[in-house]
Amino acid sequence: MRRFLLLYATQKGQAKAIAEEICEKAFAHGFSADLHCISESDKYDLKTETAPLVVVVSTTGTGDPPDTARKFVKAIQDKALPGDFFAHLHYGLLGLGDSEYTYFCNGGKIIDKRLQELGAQHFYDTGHADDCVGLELVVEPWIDGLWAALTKHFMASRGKEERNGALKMASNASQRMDPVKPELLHIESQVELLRLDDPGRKDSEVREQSTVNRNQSSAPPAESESSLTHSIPPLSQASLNIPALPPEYLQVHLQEALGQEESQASVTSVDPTFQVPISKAVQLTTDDAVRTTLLVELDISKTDFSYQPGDAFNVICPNSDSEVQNLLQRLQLTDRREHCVLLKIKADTQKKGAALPQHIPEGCSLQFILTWCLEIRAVPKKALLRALADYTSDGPEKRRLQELCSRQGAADYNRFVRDARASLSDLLLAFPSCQPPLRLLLEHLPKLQPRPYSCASSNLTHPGKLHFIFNIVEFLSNTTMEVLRKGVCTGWLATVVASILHPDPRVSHAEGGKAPAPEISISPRTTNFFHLPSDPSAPIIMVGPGTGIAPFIGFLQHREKLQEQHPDGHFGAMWLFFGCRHKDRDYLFREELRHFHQRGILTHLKVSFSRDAPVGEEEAPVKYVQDNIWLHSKQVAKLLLHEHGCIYVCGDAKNMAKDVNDTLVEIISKEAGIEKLEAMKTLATLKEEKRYLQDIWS
Ligand SMILES: Cc1cc2nc3c(=O)[nH]c(=O)nc-3n(C[C@H](O)[C@H](O)[C@H](O)COP(=O)(O)OP(=O)(O)OC[C@H]3O[C@@H](n4cnc5c(N)ncnc54)[C@H](O)[C@@H]3O)c2cc1C
Repeated sequence: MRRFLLLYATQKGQAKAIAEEICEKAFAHGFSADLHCISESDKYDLKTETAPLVVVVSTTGTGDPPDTARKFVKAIQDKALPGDFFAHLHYGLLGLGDSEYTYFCNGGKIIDKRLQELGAQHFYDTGHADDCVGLELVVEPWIDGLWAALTKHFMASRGKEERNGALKMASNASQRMDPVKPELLHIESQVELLRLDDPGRKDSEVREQSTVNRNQSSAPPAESESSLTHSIPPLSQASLNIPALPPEYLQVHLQEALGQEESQASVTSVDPTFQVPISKAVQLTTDDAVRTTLLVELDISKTDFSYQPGDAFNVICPNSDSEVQNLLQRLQLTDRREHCVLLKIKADTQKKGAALPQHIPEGCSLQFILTWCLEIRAVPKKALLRALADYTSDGPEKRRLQELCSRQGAADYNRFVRDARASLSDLLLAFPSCQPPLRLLLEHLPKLQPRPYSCASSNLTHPGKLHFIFNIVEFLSNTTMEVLRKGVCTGWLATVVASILHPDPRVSHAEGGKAPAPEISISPRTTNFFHLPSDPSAPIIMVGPGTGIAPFIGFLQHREKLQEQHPDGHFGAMWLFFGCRHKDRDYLFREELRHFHQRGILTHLKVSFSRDAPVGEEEAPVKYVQDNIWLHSKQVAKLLLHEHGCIYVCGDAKNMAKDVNDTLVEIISKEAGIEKLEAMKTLATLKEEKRYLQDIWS
């Protein structure tokens, strides 16, 4: 058997499960895998390893490799290692991550980069799997392609040995393996799949000629364009590689309601949760602004919740009630929505390591679970589509669901499901004959994630209070029909604070006083890092367009208080690069910023307006924050390179962070007179020293 070394670095078990799957499949493809956790360094030795290496690495925290990989990463990052330390090593790496986070797949990227620096060579292209859209989208084809890549590697090695041994001829030809591109492996792996396809063989994929003939009576009228529900040739005529049906593992029992109390606190969370009243809400933008930005003040005085400026915290939010009711109706469970959901692991399940979903608390009602625990808007992964197909009675509908989860239908899945951000409800609307059981939803829908928000106040100036600001997210969803949808959390928050923003005079009157303050649940985040420098004399630059200004309001309030407390203290300069669309519609915190500027707390205030036409001489001809930074290149470079200053970038646009980063590279290169590559290294060093901090969301 051809042996390879298989290492996994796992945090929550996903990388381990994938490595185990590779290990199991290896046998059927004529390989044997030595499987180890990357932390078990006594069981393998990369320095002397001659077999190919396959590594599966997940990502945790803010783009870190898992804890189990820490020792490994530290060892390979030893600067004393020579550049050819791993020159003998051929490897393939699969990184796991979530593109919702800034440092996507960074755990894998760190290891990949370092292995390359130490001379190791890819025998197979690196895969980056995205949990945000479904790991399996990359994991499955990556594993499929691995066998051909390994085969090619072993053949090349054997050829090399023969050439070296028998012929003993010096060859100028490159011995380097060409990394195999997964897409090029497609045909090879198909051939392999067919060759190995014997009736007794269990594989994650079955090649099946769909039993449905699209020309039969119930087929929809021919359309020339594909859509979520309709395919065109060649896909509509293709035989499909459909993933194996994910094994059932939950047994669900609905029990008559016991009348128990349920609260948001029942939502399982490792962090403590605090239910706090909303003491104030203000609309920061005018009614004609492109986006509505709201400020919310929470009263945390009666809790142990504490924060410092720059921290973010989680808001626990529910799904929209109407979407939950629609789903209940579709599941034909409206009359049992108050029933208590009891879950057990199916006795005869084929699922390895099956466990009860931790995000579904015990003994809660069905309605509660759909409202507070499951991300019902999540984009369905292929495994769910696969399972839905089996509960779809109409032939053409079933075939389309099979297509969307098949290898051949990958492009359609990306276009009509992933990129269109279709939800389960959208699919149920589009495929009316699909009638899934509740079990399927509980097995497949992910945890409803709390949404993080940055604190927009200082605990020094606002003791017992916490401010945050948010844009009400709105988008046109046209998966099934064109509807205006609001973000899960911001849409809900907007309704929660509506009674404060637009109080109904009749309510207050009738109750003879003020209406009770609405309450929300929040929890602290453990990964806060976006803090003011401990030395207040260090100058800082703050870059925050739109709601990205939130933490900087906290920074400025904090600094104002410190300056009051220490009038003779030495305080570094504070620069703010803020950006908005229109000066008169969405210039957030305009008065507050003017106040800080006038008092000399904010030493430099630079504002750009992306949608206003420049008027008058005094208007800077700039649209975006990075344009303004560029205009002040000299001061920015001086502050960062010679005055030991810090730069903070915060905001809701991935492009903004990249543009600001590119501008900083240009500035450092220009002002320090160095090559761009050197400038990038300088920026990387600033990051390492925690003097260049980014808090970016999208
Ligand atoms: C550390 C951190 C701090 C943050 N701080 C703040 C802050 O201070 N203020 C702030 O406003 N936000 C902040 N965010 C972002 C915030 O957490 C939320 O992501 C944001 O408010 C949107 O939440 P939501 O539930 O309303 O939107 P969701 O329902 O989660 O939607 C998320 C995004 O997907 C898009 N989308 C969803 N479905 C579709 C569809 N069918 N078609 C097209 N597009 C779709 C929406 O446009 C939206 O941008 C922060 C994020 C992080 C990670």
